[in-house]
Amino acid sequence: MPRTFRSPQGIAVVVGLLVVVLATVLGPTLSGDAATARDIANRQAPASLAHLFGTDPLGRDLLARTVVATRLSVLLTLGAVGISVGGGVVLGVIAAVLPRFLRRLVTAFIDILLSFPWLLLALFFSVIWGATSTGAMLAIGFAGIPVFARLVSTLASSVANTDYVHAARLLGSSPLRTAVRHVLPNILPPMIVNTAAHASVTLLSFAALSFLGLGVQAPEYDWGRLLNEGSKQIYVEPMAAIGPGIAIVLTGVLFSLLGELLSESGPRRVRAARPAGVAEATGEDENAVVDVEQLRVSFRGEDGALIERVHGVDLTIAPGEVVGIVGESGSGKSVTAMAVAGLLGPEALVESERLRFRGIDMRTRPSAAERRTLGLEQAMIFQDPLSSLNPALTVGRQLTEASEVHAGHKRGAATKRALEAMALVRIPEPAKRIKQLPHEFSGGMRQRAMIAMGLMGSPRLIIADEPTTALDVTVQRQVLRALADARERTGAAILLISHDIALVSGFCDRIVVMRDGAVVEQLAVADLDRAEHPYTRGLIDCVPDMTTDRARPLPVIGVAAEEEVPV
Ligand SMILES: Nc1ncnc2c1ncn2[C@@H]1O[C@H](COP(=O)(O)OP(=O)(O)OP(=O)(O)O)[C@@H](O)[C@H]1O
Repeated sequence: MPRTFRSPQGIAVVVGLLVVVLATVLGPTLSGDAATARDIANRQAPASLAHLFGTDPLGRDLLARTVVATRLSVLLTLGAVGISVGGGVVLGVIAAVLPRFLRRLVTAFIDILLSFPWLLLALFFSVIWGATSTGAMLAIGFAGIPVFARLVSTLASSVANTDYVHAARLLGSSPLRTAVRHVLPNILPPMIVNTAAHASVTLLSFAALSFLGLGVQAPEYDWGRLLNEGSKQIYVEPMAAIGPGIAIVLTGVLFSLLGELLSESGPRRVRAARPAGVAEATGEDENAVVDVEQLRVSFRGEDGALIERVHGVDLTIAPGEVVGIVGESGSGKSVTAMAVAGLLGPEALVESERLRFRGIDMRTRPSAAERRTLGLEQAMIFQDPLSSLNPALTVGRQLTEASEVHAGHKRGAATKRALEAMALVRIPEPAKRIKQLPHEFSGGMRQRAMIAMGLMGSPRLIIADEPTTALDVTVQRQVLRALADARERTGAAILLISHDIALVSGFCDRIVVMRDGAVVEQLAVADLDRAEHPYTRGLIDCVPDMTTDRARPLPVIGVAAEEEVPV
């Protein structure tokens, strides 16, 4: 149980909610008879030990009726909140993923709806759906949709500017997919908090509608109707109105306090493995661009169980160093790099003893200043540049956007910088190319445009995940040349991910060999001939050279390695 729920306030809320749940589930069974039994001789009796809230004009016990009314009041509240939240999420997500023009239209529509007082909207809808309990639920539910739509679209816009959503977009994720997988899980905590608080307002609105005679109709009754009936005898028997009033106020306060407690116990996306109180490990390299110790990454499988995919990886990258991660498909190369860049979404559980980029602790949620630093100092180049670039924006616009958003450059200065960056990565005729759309670029040129995009900040680390896999050999060389130029110009370190040990050994200073989510060997490229691990040797043996016997089959890496040394 979260710490906040163990405080006196938390315990009071939990106990109060338990009482409400019990009254909702068991109320009609336990108090149903007392709530309907008429006792004309005792009509409109004042509060007494036998009838704590008194009796109504038919002599029915008002406490029992208040208990029985809990079910309808709570269920209607939950139904209306469900409609408000469901409708709000759909409308808010639509508003967030639509193209700019349509998004403005939908947002303006939400704004217009919001400008009407909420209760007025509820009254309007209740006229449409009629004065019944279902009509009231629909009316109050629909009237709450604009509130949640605005909340979702505002929260979504704030999350949409985070690096991992940018990265998801760069990875080619569709807006809807990005919204569902990356945006919604991250806005869930504030949504839950607001839902709880909204439940309180909804409950009061039901009471108001029923009190006005527009909500629940006889013979059904909720707290609002009991309040309405009680108010008629308030001068004779005040408890007839105060009793249901207490139920409404206490439950409303409980929902509000629940929202407050949930907001204080908000979950963190990434958690550190270090137990509380254990001192920081020594061996930390303060100058390192990347400093990772015992990185473990897990994902939930289909059955909901956590499956660890990266098992305790150590990785340090010095300033300006070029490190290659090699390994077969699924060995955890990309997941490791994404964790280093802090780009894994909430579906990943990232644990580590240390996970730092230039001294920034990536295990905790970065501050606004740290996010800006990360945006400027990290560059990501993915395998498929066509899906990493926005097809609807000119290459120039995408380059300048990075500079304007993160570095705060003016449009003119950003364009000048973009032209320089394009020239540096050897894109011919930058002045013409800057106005073109990505599909007008060749594959290699797109990849170089991605590198140029990284140069728009002040990169200290360029992560290139299989940047040349989709390209032919000549173009591969151009892209690697552009990466090398970028490093020379900026002094940035490079983390190159590839399954091709030949490519990595020709480009990097150091090689990290991964297999099945673990590092099996790390060595300088110069020492590659002295690789000890059979898996590394298997990878090297797979690279044919001029003397390779073409009649001999290539080694089967997995089998060879497993036979010799288990990992
Ligand atoms: N979002 C995710 N949810 C669940 N499992 C994932 C997710 N991302 C990666 N994995 C799993 O983690 C493991 C490592 O994946 P990773 O992408 O790092 O491999 P890789 O070595 O980069 O391979 P490739 O070269 O094919 O990209 C794989 O088994 C993959 O299925």
